[in-house]
Amino acid sequence: MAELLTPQDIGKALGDLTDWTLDDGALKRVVELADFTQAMLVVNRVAEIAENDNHHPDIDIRWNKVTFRCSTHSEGGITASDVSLAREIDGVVEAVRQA
Ligand SMILES: C[C@H](O)[C@H](O)[C@H]1CNC2=NC(N)=NC(=O)C2=N1
Repeated sequence: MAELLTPQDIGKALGDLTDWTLDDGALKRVVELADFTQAMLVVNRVAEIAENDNHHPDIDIRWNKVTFRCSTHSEGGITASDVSLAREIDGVVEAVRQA
């Protein structure tokens, strides 16, 4: 069973997750891409990672803007899995933007 991170742990993680904020018990990032196609590319790559890890972000897609929220639903808050997922999402966004 995953353990919830303490507020101190979360603050520390946000130190290098510079595009993420703490939002109602989740890590949140809003990503603006070039267009809908690029947004869906990011979402589908993240979906593949989430399936592999069996840990899924909440995703809101509005044309070229994608909002990711990472929290552990079973625990009702943020765990180490959410910090890892946020880092993975950052990697996908960077890769797609550079492609
Ligand atoms: C049954 C399955 O293991 C669970 O529903 C998994 C799937 N993905 C999940 N993702 C997230 N973010 N939190 C969960 O608690 C969670 N649980």
